[in-house]
Amino acid sequence: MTLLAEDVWFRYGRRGPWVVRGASLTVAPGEVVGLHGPSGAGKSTLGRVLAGLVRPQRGRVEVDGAPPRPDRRAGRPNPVQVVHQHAHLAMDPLWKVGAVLAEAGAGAGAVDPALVPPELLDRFPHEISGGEAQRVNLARALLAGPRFVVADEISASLDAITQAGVWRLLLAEVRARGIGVLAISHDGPLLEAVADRVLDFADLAASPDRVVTG
Ligand SMILES: Nc1ncnc2c1ncn2[C@@H]1O[C@H](COP(=O)(O)OP(=O)(O)OP(=O)(O)O)[C@@H](O)[C@H]1O
Repeated sequence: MTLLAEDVWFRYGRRGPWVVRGASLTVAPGEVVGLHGPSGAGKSTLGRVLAGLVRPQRGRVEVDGAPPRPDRRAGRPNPVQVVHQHAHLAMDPLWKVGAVLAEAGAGAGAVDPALVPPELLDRFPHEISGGEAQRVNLARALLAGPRFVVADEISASLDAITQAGVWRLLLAEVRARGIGVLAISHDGPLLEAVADRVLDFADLAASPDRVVTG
C-alpha cells in the first residue's frame, strides 16, 4: 500500500496561478518522507491534495490504487490523516481533551499515555500547552487508524525541546504501526533529522516545456 501522487496540478479557482505544477511522489508504508520548501511555495496545498481534501485539476492521487477518502458506509476514516501546525485551532474550545479523543474513537487504554497523559483528559484546550495540544492532535489522527499521516509544520510553533519530544513520540508510533509520513516543513535541518529522505518542493515541479497554460 503506497501513497502516490502522479503529475499532480492544482490551482485555487479557475484562473488562479498553478500552485502545484506536475508534482509526483510516493510514500511507502513506514517511510518518513520530508517535503521542504519556502513559505508560500505550495507544500500545504500538495499535502491537502494528497489527503484527498481537495481534488487536483490534473493528475492522480491514490492509496493502493484508490483515491484517499473516507468510506462512510463502512465507517472507515480517510486512510490519509492530516495534522496541522496550529494545534489549538484544530480543537473545539468547548470540548475537553477526553471528549475530543472519545469522539475520535478512543476507548479505555486506546491512547498511549506517553502521547496524552491521563491528567490532560479532563482539561479544556486552553488549559493545555501548545506541545500537549499537538500531541492530542497526533493521538486523534492515529485513532483513525491511518495508513499515512501528512504532518504539516506540526512543530513549527514549539520550542526545540518540545519539538523533539513531539517528533520522538510520532516517529515511535508510526514506526511501530508501519504508517507512512509526509513531513512538511521549511526547516531543512529538522527534516534531515526526522525523515528517511527529503524532497525539495521546487524539484517536484514539471520542467518548463511541460508547463500547462490557460
Ligand atoms: N484557499 C486558498 N485560496 C486561494 N489561494 C490559496 C489558498 N490556500 C493557499 N493559497 C495560496 O497558495 C499558495 C501556496 O500556499 P501553501 O499554504 O500551500 O504554501 P506553503 O508552502 O504550505 O506555505 P507555508 O509554509 O507558509 O504554510 C500561496 O500563494 C497561498 O496564498
